[in-house]
Amino acid sequence: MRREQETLDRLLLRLAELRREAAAGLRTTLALQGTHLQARLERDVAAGEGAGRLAALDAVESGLCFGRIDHRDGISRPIGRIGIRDGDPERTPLLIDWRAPVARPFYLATGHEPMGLTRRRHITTEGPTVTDLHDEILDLTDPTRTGYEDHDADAVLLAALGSARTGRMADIVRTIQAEQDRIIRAPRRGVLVVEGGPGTGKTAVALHRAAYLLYAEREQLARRAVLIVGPNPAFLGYIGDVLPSLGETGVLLASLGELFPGVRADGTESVRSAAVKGRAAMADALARAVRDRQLLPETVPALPGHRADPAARPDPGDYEAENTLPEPALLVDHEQHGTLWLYREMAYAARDRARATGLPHNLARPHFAYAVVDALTAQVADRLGADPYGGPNLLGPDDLAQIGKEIATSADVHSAIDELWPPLTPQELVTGFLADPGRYLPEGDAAAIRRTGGPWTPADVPLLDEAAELLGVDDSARLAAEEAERQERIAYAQGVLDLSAGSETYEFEDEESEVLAAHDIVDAERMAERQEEADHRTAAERAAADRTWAFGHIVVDEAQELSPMAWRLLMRRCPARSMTLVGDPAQTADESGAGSWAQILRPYVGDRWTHTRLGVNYRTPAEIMARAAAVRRAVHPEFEPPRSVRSTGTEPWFERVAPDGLAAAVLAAVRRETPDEGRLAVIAPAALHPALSALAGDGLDLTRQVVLLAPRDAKGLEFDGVIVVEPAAFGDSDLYVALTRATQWLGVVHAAPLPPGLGDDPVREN
Ligand SMILES: Nc1ncnc2c1ncn2[C@@H]1O[C@H](COP(=O)(O)OP(=O)(O)OP(=O)(O)O)[C@@H](O)[C@H]1O
Repeated sequence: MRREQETLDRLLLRLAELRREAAAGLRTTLALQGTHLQARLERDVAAGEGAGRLAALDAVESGLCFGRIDHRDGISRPIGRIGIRDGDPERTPLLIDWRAPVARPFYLATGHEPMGLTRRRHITTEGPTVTDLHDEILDLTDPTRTGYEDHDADAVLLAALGSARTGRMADIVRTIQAEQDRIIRAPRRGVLVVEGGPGTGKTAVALHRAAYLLYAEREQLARRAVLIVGPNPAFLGYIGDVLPSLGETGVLLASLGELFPGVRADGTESVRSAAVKGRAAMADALARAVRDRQLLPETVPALPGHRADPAARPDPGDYEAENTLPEPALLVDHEQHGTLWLYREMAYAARDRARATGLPHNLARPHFAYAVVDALTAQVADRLGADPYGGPNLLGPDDLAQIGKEIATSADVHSAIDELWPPLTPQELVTGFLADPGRYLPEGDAAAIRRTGGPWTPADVPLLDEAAELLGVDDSARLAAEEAERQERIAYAQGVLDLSAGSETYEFEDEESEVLAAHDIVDAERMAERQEEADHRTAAERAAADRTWAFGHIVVDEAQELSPMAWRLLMRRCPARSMTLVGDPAQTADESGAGSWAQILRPYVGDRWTHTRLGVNYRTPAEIMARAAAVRRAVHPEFEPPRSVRSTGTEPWFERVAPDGLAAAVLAAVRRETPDEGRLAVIAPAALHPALSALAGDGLDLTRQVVLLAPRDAKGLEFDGVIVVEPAAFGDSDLYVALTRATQWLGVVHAAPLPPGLGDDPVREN
């Protein structure tokens, strides 16, 4: 114990030193008053890196060193949250990062396969103090004993599992199990599906895998960032501490509703509405909605005499005879050229030309516009330059170019084009679509999603993203502005270089001189580029603001919940298809899930994906799991639950009351059962929440000692104790989820009879 304490003291001192260095470095960097572009740039980059490093060093102090491995050759290695080296010239390693290859035996070595180890030690600390040791002997022939040998190899794991919950998920870096370690360290390429029942550590494994990949492939992933997708913001809050505690901050955590930059999708809607919006058929429906916005009004006049013979040009005289033409829906008043006629055939030809480009709507729009302008130019040319003797048009190319320009810059021509091929934002398209979905969907589905106004919902986000793909962004104006700005910067940089060249002393011109002037190494263009790079947000921050960002890796938790439309969005965010998908089909809320993994993945990766399973439930004690499994089996007789790693000896309790006494019984149970330490959740159908409002806080704060949840909101969370209220009102999978949230005890309060399976055993009387 004393030796471990000494090691920890040394490590904490070195950590403090590193922190001081990082903080001082950051201060110096920020104080740099560089006026020179290059100096400013370097300062910003260094400041960004320094701040990140400081945050990481701050976050890893608690439980910094949690293990030690002793090798057969006599070397001992302390294992910790990050790697730490001494300040000596050799930079001697003092602490080994848990993710380093040499740390791997800490997680995998067994007596059967000791991987060169004689001993594995778990070190328990509280703040800066070592409080306990557990040694496992891996080489029975090694006679040395320390007195901390533990016959129960799982003691440290069981202590972690039995500890009181805080409302925030903790990392499992001390006790990662072998089956979990293999998943955490699996290669990054390709799609890895991790399936497992409740409490098997899927979330924990997914987060540690993100930390591992960031360590093992820092170069690529720091630039491209890792995205972690969770089911809702409350869940993301619950898991939000895990990666920082592992020293990783450069990850974007987001729920589906947060993946369309500029849109806050916090509206709610019916389950059916979300399910309809999630169907793959919506992609096609939206594509049709876009084409509808390119529909030419029937009232656009047909070219006189044109229908019968499309090649025949009309008699220019007809243009004057306005009142002989059909309803003139698109007459354009042009200042110089008088009335221009946009005939239906012209508009159709323009549309065909634009569609033939295959470009998204907004990008094809300029092609439509060019075609219309060309046609109108020809019309004016016919009018102005027609040879009265029937010869070729009298106007020359310059005249035509001039007329074209006049037409192209006319506001009236623009509004005519806008009417026929309007520029559209995804928001406009989806708003229009939701207001009148009956044009694209069967009436039942249309009725479920029809909406005018109101906030965006998470299920709208994949629709917005799909719309953004179909529409494209015509950023030619922005790009032109950026290019102009770039040219300006080059001119500025050239000025700076000229000045610095002008201020050279003659020594610099000395042939012998080895000193290089600025302009020897950077030309104006390079310097301007560097100035342009002055966006020092982290990759994760930039990714959050960019819909088209391609992530280096995506982790999806509760992946079974995502709709086909949501998968389309996520796959677009990861063209490299480097993904970890974790989920449990048995916990799928029936309406919205996308079906089997094979069905989900086939369109994107064919059958090139890997499937793994986690089979041990670390959360739910055996007594509770038996009930949850019985409920599940009542509906799916073939169901196989995960094996609980522990049992508490405490059977779930049941309390049946009269319907009007339900709320009072729940409140009394809460008073009776609220633990001194740890968290209690009451999971009740939303209809009962008003009667239980005494338990509800402001918003969903999982760190409150008692939390009131609707069945849907319980997914992914855990509590020491759980009271399930009126389970007969829960859907199958919701009930299974609710019953598997407790780490210690489960109570059920009900007025209606219990659902099949749940009450099969004797009921405890309260
Ligand atoms: N190796 C481990 N060491 C310590 N605790 C662990 C380990 N593996 C899992 N746990 C704990 O088990 C609990 C369940 O883990 P997690 O939430 O990741 O499971 P899950 O499979 O995502 O569950 P669900 O599907 O029910 O949401 C957590 O408290 C987690 O910390």
